Amino acid sequence: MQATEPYAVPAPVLELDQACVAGEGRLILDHVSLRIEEGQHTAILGANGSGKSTLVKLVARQLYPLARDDGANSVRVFGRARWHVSQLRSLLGMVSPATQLDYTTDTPLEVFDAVVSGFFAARGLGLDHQVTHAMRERAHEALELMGAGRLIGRSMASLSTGEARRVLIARALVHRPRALLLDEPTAGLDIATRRRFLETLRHLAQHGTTLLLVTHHIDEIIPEIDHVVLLRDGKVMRRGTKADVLSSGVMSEAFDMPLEVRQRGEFFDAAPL
Ligand SMILES: Nc1ncnc2c1ncn2[C@@H]1O[C@H](COP(=O)(O)OP(=O)(O)OP(=O)(O)O)[C@@H](O)[C@H]1O
Repeated sequence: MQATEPYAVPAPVLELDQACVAGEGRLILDHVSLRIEEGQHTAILGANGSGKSTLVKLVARQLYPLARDDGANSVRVFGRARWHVSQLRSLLGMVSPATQLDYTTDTPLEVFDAVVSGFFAARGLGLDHQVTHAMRERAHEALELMGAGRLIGRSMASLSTGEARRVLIARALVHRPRALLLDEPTAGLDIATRRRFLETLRHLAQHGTTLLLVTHHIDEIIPEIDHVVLLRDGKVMRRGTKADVLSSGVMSEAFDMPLEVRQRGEFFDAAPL
């Protein structure tokens, strides 16, 4: 099947089957298996060094799993083991601190060009990029959705962390991807911007975008997310519903500290005991 053809059977957004990643002579991801269906909004949670960013890089094709003895593929995204990055981005939008760094240090890149160049998986527009009217409309739509329309005309390098984050999420959204992988998306956002951003994520989740949210903040798990994958030392320590995973006992073990997990309305938070 060609990547551009529609899928007859909905494949899971992500399937890992005994995936291993090695670094400096040890396993950073150690036989990780998980399956995330379309519409199954998921939080990937874990302490510093538990393997979250490595998992994101694996999904993004920024690094590759160790070959399995039986020759089987250990990573599939939308049912496929092989992807051209630009094709993958049209289905799975991604925002991570690494992308942010690329764009904010790469001058001069104007905000609208940064967003519309998402169609070409390029960092900006080149002479060979044919930008259509429909693409421009989609870029405007995505910027408005993220409350970042007023930033058009500014250079990426001049934006604050929160502003740049909004623009980069708009860029990831231009394709109207079926899923969005967000690695620590609220890092560096102030309290009000963070709250508005989480509301935007709720809106996206309610309107058909499957969210994969990588975080170490329990209080960022929006009500729409009910599937939690908990990593510890490169392994899946636990996965299940929020009720299963977000308990004081499980969280204390994952973060190596006695924690009390409390539910506040539809959100959870954790505090040291
Ligand atoms: N290229 C590498 N070579 C060797 N070890 C690595 C490499 N990349 C990451 N690690 C190690 O793998 C472990 C997992 O790292 P990773 O960045 O995935 O954790 P994380 O859960 O994202 O942490 P944080 O919350 O601090 O961002 C850490 O112990 C890290 O030091």
